[in-house]
Amino acid sequence: MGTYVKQIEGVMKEALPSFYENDFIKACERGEILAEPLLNYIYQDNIYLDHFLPMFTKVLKSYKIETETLLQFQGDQDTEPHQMMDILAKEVTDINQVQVVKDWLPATTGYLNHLDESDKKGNFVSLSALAGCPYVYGYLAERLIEDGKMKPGNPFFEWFDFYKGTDGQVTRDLLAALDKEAEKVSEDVRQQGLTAFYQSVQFENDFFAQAMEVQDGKKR
Ligand SMILES: Cc1ncc(C[n+]2csc(CCO)c2C)c(N)n1
Repeated sequence: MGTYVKQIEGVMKEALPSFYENDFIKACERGEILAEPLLNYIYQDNIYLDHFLPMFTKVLKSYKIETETLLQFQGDQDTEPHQMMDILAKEVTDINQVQVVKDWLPATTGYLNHLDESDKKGNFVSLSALAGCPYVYGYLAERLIEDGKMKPGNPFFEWFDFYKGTDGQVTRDLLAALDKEAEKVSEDVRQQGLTAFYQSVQFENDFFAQAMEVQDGKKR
């Protein structure tokens, strides 16, 4: 692992406590199934993935990273984990009673704007920003499970276990590409990449949190 990826890991390590304090993650840890936040999360995530996946594919292609896993993700759009949450939500509520917000919520808009802006700064900054998505989910799921905060028997265990396992090779390939490219770009661009990754990590946290904050279209 090179310097750049070590820095990326450092950014995520530092952000981990704020994920542990996130109300959405805390509810998952308690095994508390909150239908409305879950359904809001799924809705926003479909919006997010519609934009994320084509960008991710484009940048990975530019670095000649292509794997089976990625192609599968493009096809599925996280259908499996979304279905897991959908089933949980339906277990606790009559889904017709839940008002899902159909607007773009602030973290969705903010995150996607950030990815667009990063793309304008070139492939290295773009890949750094996009890396936040698989990296945060993989890292967070692994930490929650390893730290014993997410155990088998918890209704969300399968969801976190899915993300712990998926995408390993794509993430490894993209981290390797980032390390290699980091050697070729200027210090300034490297710094921009790291900042873009940092911002993606913050948006990932906000993205979970926003699902808890809406009720009937209003802030709680
Ligand atoms: C906001 C948000 N962030 C990350 C993911 C997780 N995720 C989305 S696509 C993908 C695979 C990329 O190869 C992964 C791990 C999500 N669903 N929603």
